[in-house]
Amino acid sequence: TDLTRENLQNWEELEFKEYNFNAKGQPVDAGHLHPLLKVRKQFKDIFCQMGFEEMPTNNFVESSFWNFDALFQPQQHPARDSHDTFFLKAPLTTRELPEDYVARVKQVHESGGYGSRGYNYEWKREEANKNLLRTHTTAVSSRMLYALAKGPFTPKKYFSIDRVFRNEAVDRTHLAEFHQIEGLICDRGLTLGDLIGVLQEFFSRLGMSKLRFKPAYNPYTEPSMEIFSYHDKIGWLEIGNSGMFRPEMLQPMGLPEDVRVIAWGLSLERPTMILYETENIRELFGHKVNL
Ligand SMILES: COC[C@@H]1[C@H](c2ccc(C#Cc3ccccc3)cc2)[C@@H]2CN(C(=O)Nc3ccc(OC4CC4)cc3)C[C@@H](O)[C@@H](O)CN12
Repeated sequence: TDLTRENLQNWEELEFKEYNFNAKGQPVDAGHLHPLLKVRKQFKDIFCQMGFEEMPTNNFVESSFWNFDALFQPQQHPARDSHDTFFLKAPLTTRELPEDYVARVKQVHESGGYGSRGYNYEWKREEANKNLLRTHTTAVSSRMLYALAKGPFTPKKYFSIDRVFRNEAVDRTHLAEFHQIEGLICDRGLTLGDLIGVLQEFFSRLGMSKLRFKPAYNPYTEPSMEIFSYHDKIGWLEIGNSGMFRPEMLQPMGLPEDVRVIAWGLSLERPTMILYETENIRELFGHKVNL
């Protein structure tokens, strides 16, 4: 029946079909999880399946002490100047640090110990007190390892996935902040072979099985390795960095001298861009591209 005016006037006489209450609604094509969050969940699931516990990363503001000094990163290191690091104006300095531990960190920077020669410079407390936006989640790892050293030693597997901040030039694939993913295992007698094995297990769960390792340098790990994986479309791809935390970092914390820590890190943005074939990182995160 076509809906003409007179038909609409006597609609009571019209035939209507039975109302089907079981009919499904029209699918609504709205609301999607952000790709970064989908990939973050993938990494979190892999860590949890491998028995890792998540570290508390809910502090973007950190002291230079935990972000650098505790990691045996010298105060004159270029990464510690304001061209690479966001220092805070307020609150300018950290409130309190564990004084006995600070004294051992000062000692190991200035004159070594535990078999190390140290850096032979005058370590300054004011430098360590400066607040900053953490440049890596390794600052959280150092807090967790220090806490582990305080109690009776038990082996631990920790991970973190959260934002870090670098005062660097931004371009198509780099922003002033990114999400760092970090894993660490703390146990007696761990070796570089254990690190290689864990990396192979971890990355194979992401479909990257053909790994290669290249010697590298980090101020807080020795030995260190860059990690590469063969990607069938891109070829050899750098997928992260890794190493064994130095004794100059672990011993001042008070960890037993046979305890070793193997650790590795990567970003969340790079794998997401590759998995979602994103050209410009701004499609993912940060300022929207001017469409
Ligand atoms: C300044 O930013 C450095 C960042 C970021 C990075 C590098 C090192 C660490 C670290 C560490 C570390 C080392 C020792 C002990 C503890 C932590 C963390 C993040 C990525 C690390 N990288 C990176 O993520 N690459 C990557 C990772 C996974 C991936 O998967 C795809 C599905 C196929 C693809 C690519 C390597 C490069 O992208 C590099 O050019 C950029 N790196």
